[in-house]
Amino acid sequence: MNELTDYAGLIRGVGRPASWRPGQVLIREQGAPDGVFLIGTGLVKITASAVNGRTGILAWRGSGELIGEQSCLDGGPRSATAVVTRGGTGTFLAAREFAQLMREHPGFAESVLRSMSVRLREAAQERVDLGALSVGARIAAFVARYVRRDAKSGSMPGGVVDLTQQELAEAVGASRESVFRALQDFEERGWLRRDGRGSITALDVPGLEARARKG
Ligand SMILES: Nc1ncnc2c1ncn2[C@@H]1O[C@@H]2COP(=O)(O)O[C@H]2[C@H]1O
Repeated sequence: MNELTDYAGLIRGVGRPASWRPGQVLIREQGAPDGVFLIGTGLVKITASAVNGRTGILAWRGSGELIGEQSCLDGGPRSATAVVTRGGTGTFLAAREFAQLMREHPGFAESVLRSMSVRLREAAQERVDLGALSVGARIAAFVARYVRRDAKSGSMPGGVVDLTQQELAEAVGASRESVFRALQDFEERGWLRRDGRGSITALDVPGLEARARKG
């Protein structure tokens, strides 16, 4: 559930049904803005290149979220790459159709703006966290946020974070080794469980949040 939920039917009525499989690139950084995707099910990783060519993870977007709206709104090149990490289905809306929906339905335009504002707020918080928090606190904050967001969208119940340690490391700007150590520590404290390659189950989100607040 999010700001756009009320408009999913409208988007589906105008756009084309689409499905995606893991590894599929939906949007390529610097590409031309041909349209937006409304994610029905599945999970998409958003990455962007640093000036030295290294790739960083910006976010994961899931059920009920729109991707590709930024360049469709400002007419610039794609700001990031969007690659499917969990397959699913959704709707593709051509840029022209997206613009028309925005013009004809002010409520839809407002909800697009609101979701972008929420994202801007989160990005600002993450930027401050990156400079102010220890690696352990950043990982705790990230895992707690990820689980709370999934619980809200209903896309991944049960506190599961299905990311590899490498992905976690890229998301919080830390080395894989420090992520490994922090997860081991958090597991000993009973805040989460490591389920094997690429999956964590958060057992105590308030505990992780308290760890994050310690800095
Ligand atoms: N920081 C971010 N957090 C979440 N999504 C993003 C972020 N940056 C870019 N995106 C999404 O990735 C898309 C890449 O193509 P666009 O620039 O058209 O639109 C972008 C947004 O939908």
